Amino acid sequence: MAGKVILVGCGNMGFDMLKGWLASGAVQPADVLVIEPNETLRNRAGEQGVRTSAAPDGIAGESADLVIIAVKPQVLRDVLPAYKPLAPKAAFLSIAAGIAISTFSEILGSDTPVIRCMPNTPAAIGKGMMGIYANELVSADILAFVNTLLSASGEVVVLDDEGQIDAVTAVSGSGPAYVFHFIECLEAAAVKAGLSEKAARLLAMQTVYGAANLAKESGEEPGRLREQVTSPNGTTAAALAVLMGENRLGNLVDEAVDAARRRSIELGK
Ligand SMILES: NC(=O)C1=CN([C@@H]2O[C@H](COP(=O)(O)OP(=O)(O)OC[C@H]3O[C@@H](n4cnc5c(N)ncnc54)[C@H](O)[C@@H]3O)[C@@H](O)[C@H]2O)C=CC1
Ligand SMILES: O=C(O)[C@@H]1CCC=N1
Repeated sequence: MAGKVILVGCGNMGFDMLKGWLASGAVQPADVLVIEPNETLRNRAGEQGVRTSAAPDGIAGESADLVIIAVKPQVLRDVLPAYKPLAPKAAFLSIAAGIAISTFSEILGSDTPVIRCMPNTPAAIGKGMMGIYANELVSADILAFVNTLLSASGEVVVLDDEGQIDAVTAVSGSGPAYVFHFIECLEAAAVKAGLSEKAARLLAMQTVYGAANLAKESGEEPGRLREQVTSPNGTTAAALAVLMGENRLGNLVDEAVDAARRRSIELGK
């Protein structure tokens, strides 16, 4: 099915996803209404050819198949009641970190089809990672439509337990920030090692880009790819002794993911 969509909140993530849907033709601009109070961001969305509004005035008169909630978790409970007139006819898809389906059911009614989705910012270039979980009220048609929309932004994994969303948030939702920080660190180390800032940036970025692509496209185990770089007693072995000694990086990543997962759970309370 091709459906009508209302996107509530068109900031970083909402806009990144909107661009993907429109570019892929998964939805036509005329079938999208964006509600965004920030004038600059609303105009940016409008330039994509979609209808826009600063507030949900007259929302009850809209016919929507899917209402996508892309506001910050902290404001979601205040924003959502205005959309109750659209439920349960429309399904609701939320990308808000930590906000449980039960919160949607409480505000919109227990008969509302709700899908939680955790995307990430590489969705802006069609290389996102989306984890989704749907309650039992979501029809197969809507699920197929959601899958088409989200696939325009990257890969989609369907979860069988809502609690897994907190783990997805901690791994792939927040994950791009970990990788960007690694690029920053590699770049800083490259400058310290004597390279120009320009060269350092390119080396760090292209290394992460190339390694991620090789890992995805070769089908090899990441550990096997690591071994292929590591000559016995060579330079990589010297570096890995620092990173892997006492599972240093492993422990750090584990601690970071656990902190994000716990924060995701906390946000939902
Ligand atoms: N940025 C990221 O990497 C990711 C963010 N998320 C989730 O996406 C959601 C949005 O995050 P960002 O895009 O980063 O935040 P953002 O602040 O860039 O976007 C939120 C937008 O909501 C708008 N807004 C505020 N009140 C509104 C209202 N009453 N009606 C309609 N729009 C309203 C704001 O003007 C803003 O443009 C959050 O819930 C976050 O947890 C999920 C995955 C990744
Ligand atoms: O930092 C956050 O809370 C959001 C959710 C995942 C990425 N950004």
